[in-house]
Amino acid sequence: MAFEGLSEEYSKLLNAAKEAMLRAYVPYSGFRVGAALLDDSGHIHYGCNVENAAYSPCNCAERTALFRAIADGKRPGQFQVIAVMGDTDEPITPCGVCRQVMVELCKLDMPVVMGNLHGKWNIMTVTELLPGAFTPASLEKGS
Ligand SMILES: O=c1ccn([C@H]2C[C@H](O)[C@@H](CO)O2)c(=O)[nH]1
Ligand SMILES: [Zn+2]
Repeated sequence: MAFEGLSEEYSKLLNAAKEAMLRAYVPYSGFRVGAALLDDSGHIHYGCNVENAAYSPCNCAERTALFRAIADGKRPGQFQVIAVMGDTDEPITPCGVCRQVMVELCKLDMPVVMGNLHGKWNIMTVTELLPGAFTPASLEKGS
């Protein structure tokens, strides 16, 4: 599908996130989300939300993609951009837990491309999504 005014690269990534939505395991919410994470080698790591009868173990699409990439050998900071797609009126927006995980695993100025099935999109950086975050550096003790 087309995303008016969005670069070809990011449009491709949002369409990859849309494909990943099809793989969502959502027996409880029925709310499908897909993510596509582009690494520094040009490889795309896919993610979808995976739910659970106990509810709290539900994993969002964004974290699925990020954790898969780490498990596949990528290290924090080795990502160019993540695209997220959901069936929302406005472009989907990542939950607070995923924002915290992005702060941990992505560069703070990494773009997050958010879209919906109507072709709407929005781009924000990781730090714009979670200003004032508690980061790995926050653990360094004062003297
Ligand atoms: O950005 C988001 C927002 C929600 N969800 C999932 C969590 C849950 O499975 C369902 C409803 O919140 O959507 C995501 O995967 N990503
Ligand atoms: Zn989330």
